[in-house]
Amino acid sequence: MRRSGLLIILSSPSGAGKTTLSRRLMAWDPSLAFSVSATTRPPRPGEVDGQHYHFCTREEFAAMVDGGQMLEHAEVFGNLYGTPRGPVETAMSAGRDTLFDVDWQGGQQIRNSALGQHVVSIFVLPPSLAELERRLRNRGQDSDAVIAGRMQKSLSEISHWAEYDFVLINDDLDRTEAQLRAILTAERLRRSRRIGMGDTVRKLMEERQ
Ligand SMILES: Nc1nc2c(ncn2[C@@H]2O[C@H](COP(=O)(O)OP(=O)(O)O)[C@@H](O)[C@H]2O)c(=O)[nH]1
Ligand SMILES: Nc1ncnc2c1ncn2[C@@H]1O[C@H](COP(=O)(O)OP(=O)(O)O)[C@@H](O)[C@H]1O
Repeated sequence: MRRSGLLIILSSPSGAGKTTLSRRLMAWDPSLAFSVSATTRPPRPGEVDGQHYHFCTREEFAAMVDGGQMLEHAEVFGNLYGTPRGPVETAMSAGRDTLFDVDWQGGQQIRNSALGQHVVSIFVLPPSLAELERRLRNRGQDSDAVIAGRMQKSLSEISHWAEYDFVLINDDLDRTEAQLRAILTAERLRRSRRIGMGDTVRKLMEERQ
């Protein structure tokens, strides 16, 4: 049955598990489109341009913003991040769901955009700040200074938790993934998103005539 595409927003303090959970969700449902953000942050080892991020210069980023090509954009940890509009609109018109890994500023802007009615927003908390720091260190991709900066920013990101539809505590990965799947399954079944349901019910009732 036809239904409108969802915009699934995942936010969390850095290191709580958004990237890991997004990858698991995409493996579970390959029909999900991942919104590849543009960023001026340098690539981490293993990150592929065009797959994890579109890595660009500040000038290239500004040109995309000026050209109206960004659905939202924000500065996070001193770097610019933004969501290219085109792929989101393509996925929406095909009835595909899109997954966004954006911070609270991105979440607010997408929620307040013309596409806001299609948003399902999920905030991921770490079980503790000590565990958050341990995860950032274990990831082994950021310097001590970068980790300290991210830990310092974690409280301001967490302070936006109540703006989200769902809040998960990512203690056990398997359990959090199962919770995400449950949210997606339920949200896809919402009556308001099932644009083909009117016709289906009409046909059902016509069987009696
Ligand atoms: N507003 C906005 N935030 C983004 C976007 N892409 C990534 N972010 C956020 O930027 C922050 C830093 O991301 P990143 O450098 O990949 O670090 P990580 O969160 O530790 O993996 C995270 O909070 C992301 O959710 C985007 O397109 N827009
Ligand atoms: N539930 C969890 N338990 C233990 N480690 C986790 C869990 N979730 C994520 N991690 C690990 O924590 C680190 C940070 O996760 P990541 O997905 O990169 O976070 P984010 O994208 O939010 O910055 C990674 O090394 C990841 O493997």
